[in-house]
Amino acid sequence: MITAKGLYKRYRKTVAVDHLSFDVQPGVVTGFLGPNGSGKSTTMRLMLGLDHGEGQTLFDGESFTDIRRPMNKVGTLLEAKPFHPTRSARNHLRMLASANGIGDKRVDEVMELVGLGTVRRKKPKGYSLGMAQRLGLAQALLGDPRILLLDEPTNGLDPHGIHWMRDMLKHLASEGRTIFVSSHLLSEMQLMADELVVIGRGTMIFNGVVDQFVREFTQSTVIVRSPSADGFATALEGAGAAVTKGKDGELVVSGMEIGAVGHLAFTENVELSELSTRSASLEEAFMSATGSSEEFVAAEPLGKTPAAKTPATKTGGADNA
Ligand SMILES: Nc1ncnc2c1ncn2[C@@H]1O[C@H](COP(=O)(O)OP(=O)(O)OP(=O)(O)O)[C@@H](O)[C@H]1O
Repeated sequence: MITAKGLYKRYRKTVAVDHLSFDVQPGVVTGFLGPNGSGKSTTMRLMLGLDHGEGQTLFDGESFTDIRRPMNKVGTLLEAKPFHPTRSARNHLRMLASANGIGDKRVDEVMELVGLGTVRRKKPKGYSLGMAQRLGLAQALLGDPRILLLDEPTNGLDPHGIHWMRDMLKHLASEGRTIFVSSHLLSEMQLMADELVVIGRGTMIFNGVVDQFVREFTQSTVIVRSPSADGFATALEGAGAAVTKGKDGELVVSGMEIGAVGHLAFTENVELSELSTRSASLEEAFMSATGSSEEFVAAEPLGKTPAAKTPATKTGGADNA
């Protein structure tokens, strides 16, 4: 388990991380999300004591700098490529392994595990970004740690690689490990993460389970198909719902629960061929939650009016003190 308390970092006038506190539970994948420049990398560096700042992070009760053999407890993958330019990938890992009391057998094991077994004698400088990410994960796994802290591990991976990384992290979490992972790929995060820490401008926006985040920051809609769609749309609006026409004439209903829509169809004697709920995506929730905390806001494309944005003030779950 990771417990972060009161993390704070200022660069001259910029407060990069503003008193962040959160817990990361074992046995699940916890995603770390935030717009560009919101402070994710700075938070991760603070957690590992790589940046000077305030606050405390405990990894299963110990701060990173107090752990005697950190690789055996906390595996890390940060954005920069930390590889020796001329050593082979295998020798790079062997060197790290021997400094941490880890045998060569484990080096070959992790290289196989991340799919680099056949290129282990190549130099990392000849690796693609995706291969370098795999090597970074191999390095993080070297000491078989119970905790993993990964900054953008899917960066540079192709769709197969992303799929592989997702399965790998879910598998590692299922073994009871604590996995804290940042990513820009929201659709990927929706498939991979069970819990989320979402920040904007260095402050906490949400800490809790993914479904709760999507529910809190978006509205799910009810989809209706009916041979009498037009008449039923009028009845729905009369009952206070907002109705738009979707593709193939479906009615997209918001502001009314699915049960109430079904009941109205029954009382109006309207035949329905579909009645279902459509949940919003993590991306929609992220846009709604972080809209007002984006640091870099581009102009809207010509002909588009800016969408209304929900103020990002809600938090759910863990303390935010
Ligand atoms: N070395 C630095 N000197 C000055 N300001 C910095 C430095 N590093 C980060 N910052 C600022 O701190 C804030 C947080 O940056 P950080 O890189 O932690 O965000 P991030 O969420 O990881 O961004 P991204 O998603 O774009 O990687 C930003 O405003 C950034 O400009």
